[in-house]
Amino acid sequence: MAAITRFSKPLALSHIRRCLCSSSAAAAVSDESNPHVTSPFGNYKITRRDPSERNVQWVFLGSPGVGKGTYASRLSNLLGVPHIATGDLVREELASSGPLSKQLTEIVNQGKLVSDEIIISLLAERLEAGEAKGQSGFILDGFPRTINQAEILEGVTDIDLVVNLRLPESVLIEKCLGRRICSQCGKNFNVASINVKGQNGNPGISMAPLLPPSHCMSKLVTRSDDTEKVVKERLRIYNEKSQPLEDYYLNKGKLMEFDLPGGIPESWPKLLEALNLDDFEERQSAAA
Ligand SMILES: Nc1ncnc2c1ncn2[C@@H]1O[C@H](COP(=O)(O)OP(=O)(O)O)[C@@H](O)[C@H]1O
Repeated sequence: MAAITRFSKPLALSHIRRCLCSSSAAAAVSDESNPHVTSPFGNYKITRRDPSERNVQWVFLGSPGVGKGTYASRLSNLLGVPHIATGDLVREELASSGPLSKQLTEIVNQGKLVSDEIIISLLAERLEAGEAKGQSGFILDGFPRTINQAEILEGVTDIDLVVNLRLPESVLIEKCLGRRICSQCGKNFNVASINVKGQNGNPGISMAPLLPPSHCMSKLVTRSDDTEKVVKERLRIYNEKSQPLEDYYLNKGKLMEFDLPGGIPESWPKLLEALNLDDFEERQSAAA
């Protein structure tokens, strides 16, 4: 087990059980005293608990390609909470050829955002399934992506911390274009070798490729929305719709900005330090 210096208590979770989302943030506020106010999460009640009595509820923000999935997934292993990436939920829905799949394919392949109704219903379904398996707490990656989504989330549960990962835009494009997924095991890799020189007082950045083991090599696929045109559109939409979330959470005193200093070997220990966490297992294996 990894030793965690900051969160020593085993914690329980506030639940989000089912949802029928209203697209209006105004409707996000659940008002138990007024039965006429509709919650975006439908008829389900959310239990708000003191953070000391439940597991962590964190959000990861950051542009496409910044590495939210990588670091959120590592932290979820360390903290024992599920890593819930709404992009993965969307891709699972696409692959399922369910009723939404055709509509979603078009939206995703244009780099556009899926509607709040659909994304919140996918998220609520995932949280409900996790709850049935006894999961508690979460690290959200890719949600919220708009102020409306953030207000809806705020209306139903408490977020403890929002980590905003940052990289220069030129690196983000290269990283998205280098992304590969093993079609068999589902693991993510990156074939891009990044070497950006420091400019205008900003430090240079180097990232070694994250290459797959030989048995995954022939099974690598590229996400259909990782083409240069779609990546640029996703970055444009991120800057327009998601960047305002930084101020939103800053004003709530929940934002932690983190400029990635390089690839995983440089960034992971620094991120743990910033979060006041200790990856005991990793230190042990490094020392062995
Ligand atoms: N919270 C969300 N709101 C709307 N659409 C979303 C959301 N999360 C994911 N999506 C859809 O899924 C796609 C892939 O998401 P993701 O894997 O998070 O990509 P990215 O690499 O751009 O961060 C997005 O381009 C968008 O169409």
